[in-house]
Amino acid sequence: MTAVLEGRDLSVRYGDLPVLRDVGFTVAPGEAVGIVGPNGAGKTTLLNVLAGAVRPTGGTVRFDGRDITRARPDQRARMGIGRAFQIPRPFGGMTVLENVVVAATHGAGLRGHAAHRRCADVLDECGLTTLANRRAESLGLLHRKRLELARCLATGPRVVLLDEIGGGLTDAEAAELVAAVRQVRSAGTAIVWIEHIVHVLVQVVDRLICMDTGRVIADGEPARVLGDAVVIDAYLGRTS
Ligand SMILES: Nc1ncnc2c1ncn2[C@@H]1O[C@H](COP(=O)(O)OP(=O)(O)OP(=O)(O)O)[C@@H](O)[C@H]1O
Repeated sequence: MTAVLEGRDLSVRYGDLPVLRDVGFTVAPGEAVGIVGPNGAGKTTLLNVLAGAVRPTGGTVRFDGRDITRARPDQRARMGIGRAFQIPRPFGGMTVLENVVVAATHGAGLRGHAAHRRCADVLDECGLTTLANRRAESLGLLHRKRLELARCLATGPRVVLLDEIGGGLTDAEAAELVAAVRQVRSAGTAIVWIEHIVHVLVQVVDRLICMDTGRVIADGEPARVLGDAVVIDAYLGRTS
């Protein structure tokens, strides 16, 4: 099966500092992949390269088998690569609905009935329908995270890139977020999720990748990766 999103031999250097070193990465259609690793391992840089925010110094990015290495982030969003950030950045003065409409129209190029239908579906999926007319700036953290996910989904992605969206949530809120991400997943959207809260991540993902110093050091079934001595030494040992 062709990967929906694939990175081959990806390298990024900042001056003399190699941040990604020949990273290979794939996510299959509908698959959920988690990425873990210590601070500075290169996880966000990898997501930036996949989303088009950082141009790699070497290697290629493919979407549906097509080389998109030189495509801009907005072009990738329209192709079907959505992204949600660790710190939600909604338009604070706009309502929840208006924020989602902006994503559906500007991000996905939808108009009229199609845009409204998409927004209604996404608000429902993210449990935000009853908050549609609330100003984004008045939302609490969990609802701002839900809105961040909704804005990402409003672009109609085939793969979503989630960067530490669980940070700062209570256990109960994280459980709600897991339910929302699971629902995204069950709709057939592939997920790439960076998360330090490993017990949250493993409730959703099929596969886990561990990075350290710009390299992939393990990639496979979550329980096997978490039991890998190299992963324990590089990452888990430091967090416990
Ligand atoms: N724009 C930049 N210029 C210079 N160095 C950078 C830049 N962006 C990231 N780095 C460096 O690249 C390395 C990898 O950073 P990155 O944010 O990708 O790691 P990470 O695994 O996501 O870490 P964290 O878990 O702390 O978010 C770090 O050493 C970081 O300081």
